Amino acid sequence: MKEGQEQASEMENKDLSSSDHSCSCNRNEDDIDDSILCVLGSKVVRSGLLESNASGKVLKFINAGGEDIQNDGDSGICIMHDQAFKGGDILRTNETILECGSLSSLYQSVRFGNFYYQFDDLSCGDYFLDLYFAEIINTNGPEGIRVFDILVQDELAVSELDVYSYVGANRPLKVMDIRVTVGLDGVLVIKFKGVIGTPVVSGICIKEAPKVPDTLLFNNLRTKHISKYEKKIEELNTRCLMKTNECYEAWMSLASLNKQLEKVHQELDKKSFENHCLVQAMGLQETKLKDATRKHDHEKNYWITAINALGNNIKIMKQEQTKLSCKAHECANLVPDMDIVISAIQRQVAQFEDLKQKYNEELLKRRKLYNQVQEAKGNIRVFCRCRPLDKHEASAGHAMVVDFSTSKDGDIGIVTGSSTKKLYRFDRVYTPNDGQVDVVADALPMVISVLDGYNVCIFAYGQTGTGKTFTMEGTEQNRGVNYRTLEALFDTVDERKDIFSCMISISVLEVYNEQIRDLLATSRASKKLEVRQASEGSHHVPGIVEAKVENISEVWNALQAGNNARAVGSNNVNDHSSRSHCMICITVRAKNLINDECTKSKLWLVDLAGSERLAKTDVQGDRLKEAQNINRSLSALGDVISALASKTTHVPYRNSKLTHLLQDSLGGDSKTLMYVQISPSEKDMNETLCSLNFATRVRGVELGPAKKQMDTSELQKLKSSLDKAKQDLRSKDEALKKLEESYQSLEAKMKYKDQVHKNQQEKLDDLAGQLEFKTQLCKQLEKHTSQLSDEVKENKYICSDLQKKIKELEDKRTLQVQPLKFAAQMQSFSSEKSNNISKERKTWSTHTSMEVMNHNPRVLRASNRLPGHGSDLLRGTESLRELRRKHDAHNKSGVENSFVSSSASVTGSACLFDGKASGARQIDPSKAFARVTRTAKPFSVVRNIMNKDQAQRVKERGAVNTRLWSR
Ligand SMILES: Nc1ncnc2c1ncn2[C@@H]1O[C@H](COP(=O)(O)OP(=O)(O)OP(=O)(O)O)[C@@H](O)[C@H]1O
Repeated sequence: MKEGQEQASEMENKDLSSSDHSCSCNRNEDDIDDSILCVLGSKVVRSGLLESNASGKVLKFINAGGEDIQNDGDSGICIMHDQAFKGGDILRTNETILECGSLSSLYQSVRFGNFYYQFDDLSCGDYFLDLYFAEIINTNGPEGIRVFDILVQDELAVSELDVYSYVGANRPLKVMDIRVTVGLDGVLVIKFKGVIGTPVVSGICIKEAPKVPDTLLFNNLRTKHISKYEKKIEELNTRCLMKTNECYEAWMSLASLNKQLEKVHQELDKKSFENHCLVQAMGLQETKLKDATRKHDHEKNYWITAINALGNNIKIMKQEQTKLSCKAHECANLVPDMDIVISAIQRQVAQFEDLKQKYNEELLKRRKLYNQVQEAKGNIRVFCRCRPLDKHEASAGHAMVVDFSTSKDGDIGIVTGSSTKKLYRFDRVYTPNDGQVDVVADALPMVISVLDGYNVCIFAYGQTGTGKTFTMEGTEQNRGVNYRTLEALFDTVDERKDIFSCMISISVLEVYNEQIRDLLATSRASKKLEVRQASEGSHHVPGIVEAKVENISEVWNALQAGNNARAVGSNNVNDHSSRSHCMICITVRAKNLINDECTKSKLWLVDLAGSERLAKTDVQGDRLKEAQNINRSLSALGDVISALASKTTHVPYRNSKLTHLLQDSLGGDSKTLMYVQISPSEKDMNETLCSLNFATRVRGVELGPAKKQMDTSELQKLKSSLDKAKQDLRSKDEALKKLEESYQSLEAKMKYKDQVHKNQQEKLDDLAGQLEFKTQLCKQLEKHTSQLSDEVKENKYICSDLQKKIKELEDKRTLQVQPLKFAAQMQSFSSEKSNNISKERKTWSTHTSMEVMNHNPRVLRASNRLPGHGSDLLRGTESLRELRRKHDAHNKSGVENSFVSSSASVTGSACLFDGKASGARQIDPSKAFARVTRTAKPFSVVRNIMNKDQAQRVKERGAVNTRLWSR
């Protein structure tokens, strides 16, 4: 027992000697924090290898990463080259290792990396292990860059050794007297395990450990350690009080910072909202700008199209104007020629007018002369024609009673007795030997008068069977007056076609029993035709067919058609005698192409019914009625002629249909030709005398000069056409006026269009200007947008900075809270300790203090730096102010996400202190709660993770300590 005490005191002395040596290195050994040591009795010494502490008890001394070192000193220590290692690398330095003692080369080489040493040839027993360190790699700090654990026989001997934090770079540090036990296998394993960075070691020394009774050793050590820890507790209590005060100040500062943070958050909120509004406004502006640009493009295209169209129109108009100008120039050039032509035409017109006048004069003269000739011949002329004796008469032996001896002079004698002869004078007497040509030849001049505009009436009068039809119609081989006169008429029309244009129409009708029948009517329905007087005084039969004929062939067809339709009866005098008046009316409409004189005249060709006496015929009933009507009409004809002869004012034209129809062609205004047909037979002598007497009476009528029948309808037409022309002129004047107005309107429109075009051009220019301005605006907006996005990025950056700052503050606060907790516990413990220190010392000192220290060994080290932390907080406040200044300077909003995350961080930090420091905290709980509910989840996860790590580490350390203390 005594021997053990001596050994313990010897060990203490040795420690003291080491301590003395440390003092020579200007370092106090007591200051060395041996909390890192997990093996009782081991210690940390700031000194190099001295021969004094490399005594003869050394079994193995390895120069880690180096060669053998031979020592010439008294100790005779032999340091071997590096061996028994597994893994790691060698690093050497030539720099001087300060205060390293006599064996500096030991520190100039190290093994570093992941390695361990294993010694297999040791005897079973206890040993002391000395480990030599020097930081030759990280010569400029900082602390904590290389922290590692040392495990001996897989048990933690040194925890989180940071060589630099103790001695700095290129200075020696040793951990000595680590008591180890080597088992029967003789193996000693020393493991180096990096916590931060890779471990290093310069030398390993294995020494024999003195055998001391365990009880004494432990008592001494316990006493020593208890007193040491009591001292430390007191010191820590003092420090704790200080730290509590500092924490309170820090807490107040933190509260102030929280307020500032709150404000910053509010500002961030505001800026975020403003930014959001700006982004929205920008989006709206962009949309509007796009719409405006699209609209402008559309309008631009529209106006470009309109302008192009207008340009084309202007080009076309210019071309037309050019053409018109050319034509105007041509016309202007032609004006002299035109003048010549016009003067020539005027001369010709004058000549033509002169000729026309002369022609008209000549024509008038000719007509006058012709009429004078006609009038000299008489306007009513009577030709007498006697047929030859027919077969029956000849066979019956009837004598001829007609004397033709002076027929050439127009005289004809009727032998009424053996010595008496009655003479008659006519314009012409045709003997039975005269043919149709002779008979027609004298009628032709009168017919030609029709073309001059005179009404002409040619009729054949006489007893039945005397040749009226033969004279008028003739036979197919021997055509009569009708055909030949019309043939001559068409010939004359053809001759005069250069002067006259004629339109000839023909109507064929008969008067039977005082009824007018249209022989050309296709319908056999009996339609009662009446004679009507037209407005111009002429008479006509409304509804009667007027067939237009252009040549003699058509005339013949019409005559044949009428002849076929004619009512034919028979009696005992002549089987083929007609009992109706056959009347052909030729209407001639002529126009003098020279003087535009128009005439409308009629030519009546009448084959009268027979004029035999009623007493001589044995007709009765209908035939009698026919005969009576025929005689009545012939009598009316006689009455008219008598009236005309006696020049009475009233001429009874209307007494019969025959005279009514012939009203225009009988009388002073017309020319009349009568063929009186007689029979040469003595049996017809009385009838012959009657006919001759009637003819003589007709011939005695003195008609006045024939009156030219002007075509009044034509005149009317002319009048109407004149009115129409006047109307046309008026309408044309109006149209011209309208044209002028439309021209003026067009001109005005053109001017207006020009003005519009000018306006459009100006508008287009304006729009182009606007477009340019908008483009500039767009560019500016884009620039502004990019600036805003830059600012947003900057705000993001600031927010992330803020987050970092908040996190740092949070970490610092966490670091501050832990010692506070510890101090509180320590305080309570101190009070209890004073009463019952002996009872609780063992358990409390072993578990609580070790737990706290093992829980976070660096906390204590960090606590040495706490005053500096206060300045860090101030610096944090300054940083926040700086950030605020930046925000104010930018006057821009941050990003909402950044705000949220930063808010979350701050909220998290607020939550961290919520439960423990509610008394010191001056944060609105509702806001804090809102933040917690908003962002508690991610933060709590982090915190949970941290707690887990810490718990695990505490658990591990607890296990180690338990093992250590149990051992
Ligand atoms: N100049 C003549 N030369 C030869 N034959 C004639 C001549 N005149 C009449 N005839 C003949 O006499 C006959 C009777 O003539 P037509 O029929 O012309 O007499 P009409 O007077 O017309 O009789 P109605 O009054 O009955 O019609 C016919 O056969 C006809 O050929």
